[in-house]
Amino acid sequence: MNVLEAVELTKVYEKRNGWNRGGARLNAPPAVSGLSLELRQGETLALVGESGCGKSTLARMLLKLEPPTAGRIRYRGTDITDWNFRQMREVRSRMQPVFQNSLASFDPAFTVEKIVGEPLRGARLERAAVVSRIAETLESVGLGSEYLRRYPSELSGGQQQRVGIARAIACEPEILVLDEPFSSLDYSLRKQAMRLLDGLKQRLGLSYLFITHDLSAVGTFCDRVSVMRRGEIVEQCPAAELQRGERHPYTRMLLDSIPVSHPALRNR
Ligand SMILES: Nc1ncnc2c1ncn2[C@@H]1O[C@H](COP(=O)(O)OP(=O)(O)OP(=O)(O)O)[C@@H](O)[C@H]1O
Repeated sequence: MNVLEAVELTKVYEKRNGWNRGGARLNAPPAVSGLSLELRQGETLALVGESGCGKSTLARMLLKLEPPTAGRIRYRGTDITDWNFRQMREVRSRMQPVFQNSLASFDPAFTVEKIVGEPLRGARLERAAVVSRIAETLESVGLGSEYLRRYPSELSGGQQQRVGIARAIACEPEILVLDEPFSSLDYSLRKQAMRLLDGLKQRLGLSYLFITHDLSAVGTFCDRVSVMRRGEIVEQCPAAELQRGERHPYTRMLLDSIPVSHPALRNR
């Protein structure tokens, strides 16, 4: 069962001040070009590719934060491409993003309690239910009640990422779009965060779209990999097979650029 689908999605950004001599609008090359992708129920799908290949643009379109130039988006088989804000209200709570730098997405004047409780504002829950949901959610990412009154600036980078994950799962979503969620974490915090997300996935039956340019994280954390280059998917394979067999030359180039000293490769 596909929970989320991109069907021939294209995004062309207009060039700023981009007019030719005849007065016609000039466009940049497509950031995403006729791309199709399926996220299956319960899987972690890695979307990998170099900086600028269009990964975040695709994620923003799937989350309906950015309109596509062409193509369709399907949620559980239903075409939501043209759904308006009101129609999207329910679906929005089912798909939550976790960004690479959670701190930048927090209001610095909000306590951890208010940040994690933000997505619950529209939910019809009693105040007491909201308070206990926030505490339980924080607990599930390994942060006790002593963090409720803290401000984001009073947390370490790893704790900020945990609060970002807690905020994303507070409204009990089905899909997390993880956009470089570990890039601000060192190797051991990264492993901890992966374990945490893996546990949440099993317990809550989540599906993850995991965006990264770091292939070293893919093997242990993901089920399938889609390799993206210049707005298109050039290869898809099971994550366990990524390091084996014939690969597309671009995938091979990405694999070869992982430093051999990387801890994930020490046992290769
Ligand atoms: N709002 C925007 N307006 C114009 N061009 C944009 C906009 N957002 C992204 N782009 C362009 O679209 C292309 C794809 O960018 P995108 O951020 O999706 O890539 P990415 O693969 O996520 O990169 P990174 O790994 O560095 O985050 C780039 O050429 C970028 O300059």
